Amino acid sequence: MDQSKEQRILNFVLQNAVRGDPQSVVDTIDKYCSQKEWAMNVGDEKGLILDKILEEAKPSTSLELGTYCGYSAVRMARLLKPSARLLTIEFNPKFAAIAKQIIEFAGVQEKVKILEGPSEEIIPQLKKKHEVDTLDFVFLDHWKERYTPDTILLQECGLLRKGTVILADNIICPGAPEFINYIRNNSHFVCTNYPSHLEYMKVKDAMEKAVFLG
Ligand SMILES: O=C(NC/C=C/[C@H]1O[C@@H](Sc2ccncc2)[C@H](O)[C@@H]1O)c1cc([N+](=O)[O-])cc(O)c1O
Ligand SMILES: [Mg+2]
Repeated sequence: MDQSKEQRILNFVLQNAVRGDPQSVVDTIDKYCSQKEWAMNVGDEKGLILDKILEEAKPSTSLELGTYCGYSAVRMARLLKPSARLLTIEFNPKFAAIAKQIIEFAGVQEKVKILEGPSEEIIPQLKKKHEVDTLDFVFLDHWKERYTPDTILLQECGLLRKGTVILADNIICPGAPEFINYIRNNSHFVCTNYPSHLEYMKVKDAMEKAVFLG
């Protein structure tokens, strides 16, 4: 059976990155995806925006929607304090299996927990089943049409608190126009736009930060 692109990315990491070194895993994936095969990781340019906003937030509990191969999970986990946790939700079992191996190779598995299934099912389980009180940071990078319903669901489940930072990828490409319209017109959020480029391409993209006001 032919290998998938995601398996080729995993193999390239296993053969070229340094075990236990999350920065080398991030750099190795960026090298593969910029030189060999494009893939929908947040990438190095938008990754630096993610780094900065995450470091400012100093989150204890973070949530990512859309693990994919685990690139942004490793990228975020490398910046978290030892006691901090990152929960990341992935719908596709094949991607979740790849991500698990990449997260373990990077040595950040103590900080990262992959939750397999659709976000709309898992978000309502976060408080009771996964012992979450409220979320300090949320990274939206899954299906773009789920950004708005899942933001509403997070609020309905009491998972947002005054100051929770939500960061959304792909505001321009592929785009999340419905989310932008929702969040910028919602008086419970203060929004900031961060122009950038699509991962590994010259195409324009942007990220949007939305801070919940309670
Ligand atoms: O489509 C994009 N991302 C969708 C990501 C989807 C990821 O999240 C789950 S879906 C899920 C996960 C959790 N809960 C419900 C569904 C998929 O299995 C995939 O791992 C995308 C596309 C481009 N592009 O240029 O085409 C660039 C990007 O940066 C992108 O993020
Ligand atoms: Mg993305």
